[in-house]
Amino acid sequence: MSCLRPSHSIYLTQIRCKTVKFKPKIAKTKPLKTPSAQALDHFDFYYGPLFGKKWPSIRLGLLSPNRYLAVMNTMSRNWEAHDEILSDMGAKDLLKSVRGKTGDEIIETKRIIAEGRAEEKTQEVKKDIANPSTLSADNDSSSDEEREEIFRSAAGLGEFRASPGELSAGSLQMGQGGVKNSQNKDVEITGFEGEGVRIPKRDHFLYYPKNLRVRAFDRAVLLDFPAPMKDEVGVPSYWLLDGGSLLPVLSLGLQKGDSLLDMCAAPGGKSLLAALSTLPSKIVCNDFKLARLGQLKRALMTYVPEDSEAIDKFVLKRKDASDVKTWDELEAYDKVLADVPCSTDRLSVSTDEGNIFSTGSTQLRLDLPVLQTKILVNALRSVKIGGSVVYSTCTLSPSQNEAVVENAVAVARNDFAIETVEESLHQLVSHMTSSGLYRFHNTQIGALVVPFLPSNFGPMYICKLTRLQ
Ligand SMILES: C[S@@+](CC[C@H](N)C(=O)[O-])C[C@H]1O[C@@H](n2cnc3c(N)ncnc32)[C@H](O)[C@@H]1O
Repeated sequence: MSCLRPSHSIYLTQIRCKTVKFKPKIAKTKPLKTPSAQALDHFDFYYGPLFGKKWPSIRLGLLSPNRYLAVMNTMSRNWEAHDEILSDMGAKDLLKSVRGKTGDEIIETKRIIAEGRAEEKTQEVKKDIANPSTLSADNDSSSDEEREEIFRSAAGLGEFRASPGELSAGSLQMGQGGVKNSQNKDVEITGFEGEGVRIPKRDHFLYYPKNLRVRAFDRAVLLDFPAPMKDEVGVPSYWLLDGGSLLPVLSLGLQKGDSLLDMCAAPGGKSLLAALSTLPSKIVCNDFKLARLGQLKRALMTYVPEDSEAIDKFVLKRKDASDVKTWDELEAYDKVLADVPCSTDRLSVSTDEGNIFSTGSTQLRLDLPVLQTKILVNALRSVKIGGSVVYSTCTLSPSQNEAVVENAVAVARNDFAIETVEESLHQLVSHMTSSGLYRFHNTQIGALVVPFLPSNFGPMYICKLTRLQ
């Protein structure tokens, strides 16, 4: 009996021996965390202090599936029938509800007031440009310390790769040593160019394209859109898009006959949205990666019928939008969209494959702000005087958002004599907030859509700059 049932004390001894003997060994070279877990740690560390009490809600949104809008493909033959089906399901026409019952007359009055104020500001800025010693820092009510905290916090500089070159004191100051060089030269981005830069901001009125039809379920409605339906020639009557992705295209403020350059266009969601507005007469889609250009071509072939007018508007290019030396699309477009590669925060916390937080991608990640700054500098060079650039990312990181805008504006000014003014996105932010579907976080420059559970869009950062000179 005693052989079959050893005493209690023997059991304990065996267990104790076992734990010591078979202590699991962990290879030192093996990363302890998956890239998505690393991304989440990184965000907790940097975004926690930045967003404060809002961070748990944003974090929860980021970790939950995002919500979509249905973009009606008005180039498909059956779109109206399918639009009705979505309407019957309770999905509302987002842009119509944002416009509300405001009549054309009232909209026109609002536009005149906003543009009058913008014109006053523009004259002020032009005076400052002509006489830099009087440079005003009026639109900035926050103290230097506050700005320092926001833009140069650990979430800013800590992510910025230091320049391998040396910095002179002069190169750190705006307007000094500002030799206006020729167009075809390289620039070295240090990450400090924007230090002390004040970007003037003016009122801005945006028309939402009347031909764009976007359907959305109300906040907290848990219904999903059915899979997109096709017409008899196989063209889908809508596609699904994260709600954040609509805003860069709305911010462009497209007008009839505009020429548009989409600098980082693949897989093509925003170019297609621009085409659906029917406003641009030309849409140049550029992407440097061949495989991504392939995706873009497939998207165009899928959603744009062969016999539609829109197909002739598209021009595809494969250029390195970050190469300042060879970039040759100069002063050629009315509108430019720079929807740059970024740390794609939502993707980074949800998937390990191709994750930019993997150990092998560390350098790529740290190099992002430099790449983004160069792309934005080239965007500002591509737009005509009087035309506008929209810069957008899908990250919450200030070092890839506001800091990039500040640095690019400074480089464009110092190296290419380009002067810019920021267009306030206040109207868009207030309209989208009132729809109940979008939540924004206050930023000094541009606008930032933050995820939140009841209507989980974004992240999406947008900033609109108009070239004055
Ligand atoms: C955020 S995605 C663009 C998404 C696209 N705008 C859309 O709405 O479907 C960024 C794109 O930038 C492209 N890209 C990365 N580096 C680039 C470069 N140096 N020049 C041009 N495109 C680049 C990538 O291939 C990728 O397709």
